Amino acid sequence: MLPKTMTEMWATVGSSIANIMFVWTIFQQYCPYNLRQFFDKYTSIITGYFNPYIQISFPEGSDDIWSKRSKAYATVETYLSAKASDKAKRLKAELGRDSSKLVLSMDVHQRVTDEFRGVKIWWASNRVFISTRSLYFPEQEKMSYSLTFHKKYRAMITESYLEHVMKEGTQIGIKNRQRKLYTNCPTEKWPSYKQRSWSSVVFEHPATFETMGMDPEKKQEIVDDLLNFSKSKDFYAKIGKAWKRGYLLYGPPGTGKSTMIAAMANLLDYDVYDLELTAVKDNTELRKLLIETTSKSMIVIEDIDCSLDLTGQRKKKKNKSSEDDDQSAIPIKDFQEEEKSNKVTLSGLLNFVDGLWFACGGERLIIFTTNYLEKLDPALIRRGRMDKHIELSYCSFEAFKVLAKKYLDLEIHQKFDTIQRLMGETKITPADVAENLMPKSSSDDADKCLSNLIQALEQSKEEAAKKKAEEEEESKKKDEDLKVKEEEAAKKKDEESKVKEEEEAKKKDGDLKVRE
Ligand SMILES: Nc1ncnc2c1ncn2[C@@H]1O[C@H](COP(=O)(O)OP(=O)(O)OP(=O)(O)O)[C@@H](O)[C@H]1O
Ligand SMILES: [Mg+2]
Repeated sequence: MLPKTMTEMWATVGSSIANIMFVWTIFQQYCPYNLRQFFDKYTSIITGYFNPYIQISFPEGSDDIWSKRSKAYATVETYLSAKASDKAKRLKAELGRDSSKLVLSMDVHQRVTDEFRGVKIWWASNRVFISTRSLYFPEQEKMSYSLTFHKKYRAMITESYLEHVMKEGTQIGIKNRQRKLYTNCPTEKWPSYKQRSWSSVVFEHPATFETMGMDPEKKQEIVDDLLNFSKSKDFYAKIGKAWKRGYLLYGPPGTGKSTMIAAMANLLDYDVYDLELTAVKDNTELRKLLIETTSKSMIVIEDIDCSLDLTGQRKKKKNKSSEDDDQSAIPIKDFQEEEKSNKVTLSGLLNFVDGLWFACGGERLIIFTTNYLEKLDPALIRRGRMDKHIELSYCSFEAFKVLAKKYLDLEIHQKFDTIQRLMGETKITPADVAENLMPKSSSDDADKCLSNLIQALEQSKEEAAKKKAEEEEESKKKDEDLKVKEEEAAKKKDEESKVKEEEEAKKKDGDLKVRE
């Protein structure tokens, strides 16, 4: 069939020329080395005159035989793997770099056609031979991807299409990669002479926002905030701010702070850097660790109130030791050792959070968790540093309903009313609710789990009442003790003033007698 329009005609011609070039490349590969060199030289001169098509190639590596795969090649490969999986006829399956899942890519001598803004682009995968500087390996076999397009689209392809390929390839790569959980805690295997850095394991936490038991509205607000942040690259650039956001998660133990961090990482496809501040030597090391983090990551400092002298507590301790030399004072030697081993300061941490070191680009979240919000220095958690403060608190009935749906697949049950009433009367953490909703044996059905929860709620109510009674008793006792002490002091004062009056009277009598 004849092509109808000029564009279609060019596409047909382009496709034919791309085919010829493709066959020519394969033919060249099977020629002896010298002949190939000869062909290479003259075919490029001849075709340069009349071929209106341009070819760009992405070789696997440079002429250095030890060189790694070029980043551009790897990104093109990822980009094409998405196109090739349903277009190419021969695919190559390899285990990913983290050996977690199979990655499909175009096999050698395969072709796929791509389209960008209505323009056809032909991609081909070739095997190329590169002459190296090595004496023993004068030639090296490498893979290469090449794209062919008409020269009238040169500007569009080189300026926009290639950027699109790199961007999309990177995105697909990030999505496909196995996410990691990094930690800076030195392990026993870590040699002492080696600079401390991040060590990683595969991050496979199953928590998601869907499985989190919390108020649905609050949950949605957090999810929207996170998604909005991840899409705001241009906005952050426009207002001249580093593309980062700080979250402060606070609340009692077992209310889901750590679980929420995992849910956040899963939502945004981020790596997690769990920063143990007490293991960081000084501010310089802190900066170094930050620079080593990758884009699309979250840096987490759990229990920040326990981390360092960020609340001014260590300073207080130190003053105490120099002021009074009592037994509780910490020996000076211990302090010197502490100072030597741990010198991350509040200002060092503030600089870290402020993003002075975020010049390396890429989106990052910084997350602090604490059980005691009031213990933290206000400078550390002010807006701009910790942009969003999220309180995770005791389980509400709404949160319970989410957990009941997830754990027991229940939306309604006659026991829900009792649970709602008890939840209004006492406090229970989502961790305790989750634990009670979990069947303990194969015979435990939903009804049994709800009964367990009711029992736990009643027990918690009793304990709270008992605690309250004890506290009241204690405060009453304290009041009584105080009253007794006050009465004794008043009595003592009375007696003393009486004695004093008697002595003065006696003295006066003595003086009178002497005068008489
Ligand atoms: N809101 C929640 N929804 C679902 N499960 C929860 C929730 N909160 C806690 N859990 C469950 O309770 C356990 C403990 O929760 P988590 O470790 O997140 O608490 P935390 O707030 O980080 O506590 P801590 O302050 O002691 O570190 C988790 O295994 C999780 O399954
Ligand atoms: Mg925690």
